[in-house]
Amino acid sequence: MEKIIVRGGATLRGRVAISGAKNAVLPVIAACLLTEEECRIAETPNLADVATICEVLKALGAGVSLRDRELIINCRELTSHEPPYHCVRRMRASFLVMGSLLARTGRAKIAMPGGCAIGSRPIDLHLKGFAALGADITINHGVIEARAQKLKGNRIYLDFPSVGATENLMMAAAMARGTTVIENAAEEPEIVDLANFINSMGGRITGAGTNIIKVEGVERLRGTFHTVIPDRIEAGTFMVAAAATGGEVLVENVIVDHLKPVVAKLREIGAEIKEEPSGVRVSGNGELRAVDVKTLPYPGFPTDMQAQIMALLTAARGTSVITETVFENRFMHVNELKRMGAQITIEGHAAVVKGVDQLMGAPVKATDLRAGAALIIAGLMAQGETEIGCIHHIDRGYEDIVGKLRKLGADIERVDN
Ligand SMILES: CC(=O)N[C@H]1[C@@H](OP(=O)(O)OP(=O)(O)OC[C@H]2O[C@@H](n3ccc(=O)[nH]c3=O)[C@H](O)[C@@H]2O)O[C@H](CO)[C@@H](O)[C@@H]1O
Ligand SMILES: C=C(OP(=O)(O)O)C(=O)O
Repeated sequence: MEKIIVRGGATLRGRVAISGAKNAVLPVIAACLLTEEECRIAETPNLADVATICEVLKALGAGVSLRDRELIINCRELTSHEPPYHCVRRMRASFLVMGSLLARTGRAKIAMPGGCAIGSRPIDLHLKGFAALGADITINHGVIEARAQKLKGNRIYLDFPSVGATENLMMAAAMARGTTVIENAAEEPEIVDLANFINSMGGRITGAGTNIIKVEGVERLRGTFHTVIPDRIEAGTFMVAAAATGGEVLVENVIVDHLKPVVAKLREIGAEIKEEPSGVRVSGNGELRAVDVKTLPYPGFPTDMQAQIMALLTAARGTSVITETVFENRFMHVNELKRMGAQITIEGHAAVVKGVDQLMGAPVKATDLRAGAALIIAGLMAQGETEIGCIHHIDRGYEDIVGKLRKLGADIERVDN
């Protein structure tokens, strides 16, 4: 079993380059199913989740190869409309192929993605949307089957601005007959990246990045070349790590606009943040102030940064209240942080964090991806050694986090025992 060992106390200094965004590249890869022509995707991050979605595409008949971070995908002939269950179980984002498969082949059969450590995560909004586009949906023995001769554009109102549902419906509508309007759509930068990708294939999507997205269906889409946007969550994680150690780090390859709520909170906590031509410089002077944080859909504070900011606030002066409004149960990291001496109580959807003088290293477990990142940050701040297990969660979404932190001066290693 591999583990990450962090010995706390080092101050992070230097520069770190952020990789392409996991949550942008996954839907973009799924959208390659929309065309018979070759698509090339630059700045593909080396992540377990990327390997999983590529495995899904290969199982459907696609040719997939990787050369110097450029992914080359060819979906000329599709031989299946059923992504393998072991992939869907491993990664919920496998469900993102439903919209493009339905659009391209008129048929998709996918096992229901279950709940996970951050909550039940239903897919009702995806399914209601597909039905509104004319798909016939049946669910048997936990397997969803969708069929449609030809999808037909419609007006769809999402009860919640779901990122995945917005993406799946954009892909389904891209080749539907007529116009689809998605209201109360998610506004995340990854939605904009997907719209840009589909438009570069010849799609006609407007309004991405606002809460009303209009998709005019086209007859066919062609191959394209696309560069994935930088990962705002990886960037935010390194910014928090810099502040947590009282260090100074230049985070390169970022779009600072995508990080506004994180920058605002870090400044409130006491970090100094400067935009520079090549990135964003974060300096911490070691003094951290308690703040309240509430997660919200974009442009609000991202739920994917909630665990990391909590780790930082465990050592702030005063009491912080962190409210999670996006997922029903995303506080699994609280018990692990408590093992390290953090003082946190959960009250409904809020975690009340009373800052302590010093965290202590301890054996802990990454319960999910961002929980794992939070434990690394806590380990950097703690006195002594922190041993983090279940690091396969971290590999899903952070490219070489150990190597990147080591270059910044962290005392961290990956061990296999
Ligand atoms: C691969 C990817 O991009 N993952 C991101 C995506 O996940 P994902 O696309 O799964 O997140 P959603 O935006 O869909 O989920 C937000 C909320 O809506 C609920 N919901 C969603 C769909 C649905 O049909 N019914 C329903 O009730 C969910 O349970 C959750 O409470 O956005 C989340 C919210 O920013 C991020 O945390 C994830 O990192
Ligand atoms: C929750 C996340 O990802 P996923 O939706 O793939 O589980 C995440 O990136 O923090």
